[in-house]
Amino acid sequence: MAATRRLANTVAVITISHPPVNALSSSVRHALVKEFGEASRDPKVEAIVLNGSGRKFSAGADIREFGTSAIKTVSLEDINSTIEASQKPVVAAIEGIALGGGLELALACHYRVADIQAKVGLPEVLIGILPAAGGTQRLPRLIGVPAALDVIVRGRHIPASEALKLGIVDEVVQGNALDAAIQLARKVIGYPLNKKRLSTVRISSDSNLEDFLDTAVEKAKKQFRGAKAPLACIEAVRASVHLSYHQGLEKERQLFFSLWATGQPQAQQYAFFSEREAGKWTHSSGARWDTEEAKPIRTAAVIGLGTMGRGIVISLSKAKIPVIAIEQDAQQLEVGKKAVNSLLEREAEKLKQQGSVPSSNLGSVHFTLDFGELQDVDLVIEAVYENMELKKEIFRKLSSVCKPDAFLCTNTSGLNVDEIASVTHRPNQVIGTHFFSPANIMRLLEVVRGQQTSLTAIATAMNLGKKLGKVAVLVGNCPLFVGNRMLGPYLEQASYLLEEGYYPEEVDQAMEEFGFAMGPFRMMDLAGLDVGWRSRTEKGLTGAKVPQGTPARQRLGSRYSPLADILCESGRFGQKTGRGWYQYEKPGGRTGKPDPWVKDFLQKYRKTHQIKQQPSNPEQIVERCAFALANEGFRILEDGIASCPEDIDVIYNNGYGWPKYRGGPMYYASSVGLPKVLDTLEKYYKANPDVPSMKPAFLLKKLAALGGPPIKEWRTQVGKPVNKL
Ligand SMILES: CC(C)(COP(=O)(O)OP(=O)(O)OC[C@H]1O[C@@H](n2cnc3c(N)ncnc32)[C@H](O)[C@@H]1OP(=O)(O)O)[C@@H](O)C(=O)NCCC(=O)NCCSC(=O)CC(=O)CCCCCCCCCCCCC(=O)O
Ligand SMILES: NC(=O)C1=CN([C@@H]2O[C@H](COP(=O)(O)OP(=O)(O)OC[C@H]3O[C@@H](n4cnc5c(N)ncnc54)[C@H](O)[C@@H]3O)[C@@H](O)[C@H]2O)C=CC1
Repeated sequence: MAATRRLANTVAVITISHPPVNALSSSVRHALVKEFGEASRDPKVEAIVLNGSGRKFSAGADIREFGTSAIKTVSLEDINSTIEASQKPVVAAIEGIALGGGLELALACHYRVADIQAKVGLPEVLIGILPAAGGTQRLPRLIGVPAALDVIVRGRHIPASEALKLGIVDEVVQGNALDAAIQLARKVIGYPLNKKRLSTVRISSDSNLEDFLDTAVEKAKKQFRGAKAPLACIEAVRASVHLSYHQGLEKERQLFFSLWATGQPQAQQYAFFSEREAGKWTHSSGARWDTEEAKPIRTAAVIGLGTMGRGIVISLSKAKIPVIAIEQDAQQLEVGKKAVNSLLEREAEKLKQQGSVPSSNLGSVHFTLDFGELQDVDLVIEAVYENMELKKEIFRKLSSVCKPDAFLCTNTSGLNVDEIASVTHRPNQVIGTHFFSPANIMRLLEVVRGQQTSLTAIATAMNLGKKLGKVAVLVGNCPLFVGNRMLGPYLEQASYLLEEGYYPEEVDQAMEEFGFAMGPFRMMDLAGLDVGWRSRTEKGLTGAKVPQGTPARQRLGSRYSPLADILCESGRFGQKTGRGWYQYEKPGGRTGKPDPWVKDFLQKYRKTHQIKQQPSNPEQIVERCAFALANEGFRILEDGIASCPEDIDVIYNNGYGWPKYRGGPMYYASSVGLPKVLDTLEKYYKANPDVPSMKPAFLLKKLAALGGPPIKEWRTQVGKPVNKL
């Protein structure tokens, strides 16, 4: 049954029942019409309460129905209008979640009672649409335009206590929201309902409100770069000010259809389900997320409290896991301790504002220099410098100090996990946990399985990721894993574009207009150019190890761009030195301006090397950079390093600022059309045979030859995730 009805004295309780989240599928909507109709007609019923089974009100429309004929049967807004018009009072009993269409349904009720643990919100914007069952019209009429706009445009999940302050719910209870709702329903029998029917409320407009809405549009354009849904949300809320409720509804509906036509909702909904699929990992042995048991992690340790280590400590502490934090000497320990404590204070402040007690919601952190104190921890995460010898030294120590069943994780951003594991007595317990910076904020976690990593270790690391609120993606072990490996060809193309006549700000602008949070040069300046330089020096691509007579723009027979090396040789490491691809107001400054030095340097460089200049074409910038990324993604799939294109897209959406409304690099390639991607790469490679990264991947050719099947069908061509390297 999609909804059930029972009678509690004179109150009918209608319960939505569609596990796991009570999504309002077509069958639920049909059942609601039936049960609500019967309750309305039943003379024994004087009031109605609406709730959800499994202590969850509802997660809203069934997203899987979008794009199918099911969504068109029984409109949710028709149900909402019927509820609102009811002559008997209707109370929503909100437990767990009332999101999207779930909250819209509750807003149509005359009263709302929420459990203190519940969260409400209109998160449609996060899946590329707008609340389209009256939410953009009812919420502003209930809590005012500014507050409603904030809720709708940001799509956040609002805790019950805040919902009460905002006026979204009438009552918050500790304990049983259903009982409280039934009590309230009984109390209000016979009260007039007119003022409780939100569609009848009028919003008064003035010039301040208009200015507010105009400013919101400008802000959203900047903040959500290229995403259409936030702007549509603002337009729909604007309609609530100027139009009647019914005209506003019509506007909401039109905006929904125009959004659907952009393709952005489809990409964002693909991203939503891909994230959920990533948690359902499979292993070449046939083992899966639901066959392997994770070990509980009750205590953890972090080695190294630099940029990454401190963020990892905070993540663990926020998940209420007590942490031991270790540094190499007293001075570094003091620096790390200060940084961690200041971040913890911020977290505690946030918790206080939400009405929670920090001491019971944050795990303790103990600082020490003594590895001996690690003998009882369940899991250690190493985050020392990216240096193989140092990492081996640490893992030797950990192997001898930690209890035999402790898991040993490395946060390396690309070193060989098997080599690190080889120095321990327990390579099966060693695994890569690659966090992204800042580790307490970024949602992505690449979990790197080594050759000998046990299934329990995989299950435990994946489970820990979930507990930390991350999207964990299981990947294979190869230099730089998935995300950073794909960056190589992308940054290479960006550099070649500079050689061929573009400037950093032009390339960045094209990629930012495409939707990236940051173009490649801003990103390099932020990360520090010295990181890549050190690695290239170690590999002998630059510096003293380069053989005499090697052409400046060639290495090992392939094209090479020494531009970043030359910048580093001039001490330009990016933001940290105040100079990089851009100039900054001071070392550590954040605001980059185009630098005349860089312009002059590039012009001289092009002249010296007699490089043919390309005519300006921003489309070409995007194609070369984005297709280079996707092509490496296809190779990663061929190599068995990622198990499906969806995983690669989850990595790019959550770790590299790829615009979610374009789904991810693999989804993008699929939506552009694989034959077109192949053709572009083939042409480029034919003209530039010295750029092997642009040679079309075998898997791309295979899929293009099949006519470019939908992305969900690629898995069958990819095969099992076996590391073939
Ligand atoms: C709810 C959550 C917070 C739960 O989180 P958590 O506990 O972590 O569990 P998850 O793993 O995330 O989820 C468990 C499980 O549930 C699935 N799921 C979750 N939510 C939904 C959902 N809304 N629909 C379907 N399935 C859902 C999830 O995928 C998992 O299953 P699995 O994948 O099999 O493992 C969290 O899940 C969450 O945040 N969910 C999303 C909440 C959300 O975004 N809600 C808004 C939904 S959209 C909405 O309500 C729209 C409306 O306002 C009404 C629209 C009316 C439209 C009118 C227009 C009519 C015309 C349409 C025509 C269409 C165009 C055309 O076809 O031509
Ligand atoms: N910075 C970044 O954006 C990212 C870095 N990583 C990886 O994370 C690891 C750490 O990187 P960062 O935090 O950036 O480095 P960092 O240089 O900021 O910090 C490293 C810390 O390790 C400490 N350390 C060194 N030797 C130690 C020892 N023997 N015992 C205890 N502590 C020791 C140092 O004192 C320093 O505080 C590296 O492997 C890096 O590749 C991964 C993802 C992103």
